[in-house]
Amino acid sequence: MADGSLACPAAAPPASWRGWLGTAPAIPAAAAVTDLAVEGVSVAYPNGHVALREASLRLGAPTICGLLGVNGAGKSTLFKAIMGMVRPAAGTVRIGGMAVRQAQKLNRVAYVPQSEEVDWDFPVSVSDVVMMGRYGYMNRLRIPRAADRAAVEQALLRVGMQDFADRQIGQLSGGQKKRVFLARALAQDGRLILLDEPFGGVDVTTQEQIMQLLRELREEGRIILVSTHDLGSVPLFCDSVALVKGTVLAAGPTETTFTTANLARAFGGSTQPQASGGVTLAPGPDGQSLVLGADGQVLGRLQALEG
Ligand SMILES: Nc1ncnc2c1ncn2[C@@H]1O[C@H](COP(=O)(O)OP(=O)(O)OP(=O)(O)O)[C@@H](O)[C@H]1O
Repeated sequence: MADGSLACPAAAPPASWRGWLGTAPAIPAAAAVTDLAVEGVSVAYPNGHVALREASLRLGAPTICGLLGVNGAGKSTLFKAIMGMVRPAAGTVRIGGMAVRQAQKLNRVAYVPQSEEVDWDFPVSVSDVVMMGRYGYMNRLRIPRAADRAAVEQALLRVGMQDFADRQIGQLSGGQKKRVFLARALAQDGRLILLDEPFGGVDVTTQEQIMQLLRELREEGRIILVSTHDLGSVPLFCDSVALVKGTVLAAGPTETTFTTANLARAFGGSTQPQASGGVTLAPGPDGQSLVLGADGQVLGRLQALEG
């Protein structure tokens, strides 16, 4: 990382500007994020729909936790509560012991949104998007410094998107778009990273690369919370899982929590084969359980897991 000196030294602003410009927030050592504590969080949307009721989840760094549940279970709502994008009607979220707003102010929480949430026609380049991850380190004029440019460059390199830096974000494939938002989270250097369906629409190679990147981020001491519908990949990279269905039904280590019984509770399936909507768990060969999607396609195999 560069030394943080100004790449283009500018004259000091007039005294009257100084208060308005502000300074980039310094990150005190105490702002290290070693845990996430969601306690009894309930969220109701303005139309009255209660998307989460008394949801609790505790994670300690370093970890990768998979957030699992059917469409509409409340996974994105939980992310929004952790991000401070919705105000819980009840309960608390503490990030490294801090309130959400304080953790945000210190740039400790990074978010990789679902592709559907992004306006891809917005006239910004790939490097502009990744630079947004640095905004919290800049003053209000948002003039990038050498350290910011270096962080963007490194992040793009890390996700293999360095050759696309000047491309408009709408002119990328689905997998490339995911990489760009991962790079934004890397540039931000968030200690808690929330990823909403990072594997949606990406090929197998990209999925493996993303999983490897998440493992590396865990090794750097971060907390990674990732929602996914790809149940088959969960045992490959998640240390723990949280099963969501209007609340957090169960959370804990993958070996003890990612079970057929818990999946059946969360997905409305059954440990017996059945032709209903949602996920079905069916006995497979060699004592495996097969996780079947609504069309009967095999989404994954749960090997050596007890119900
Ligand atoms: N802005 C909103 N206003 C009203 N209801 C909403 C709003 N956003 C989400 N909901 C509802 O809240 C519930 C939870 O939605 P949420 O997006 O959190 O689910 P999810 O688990 O992330 O689903 P998916 O897997 O489809 O992304 C759903 O019933 C949804 O219709």
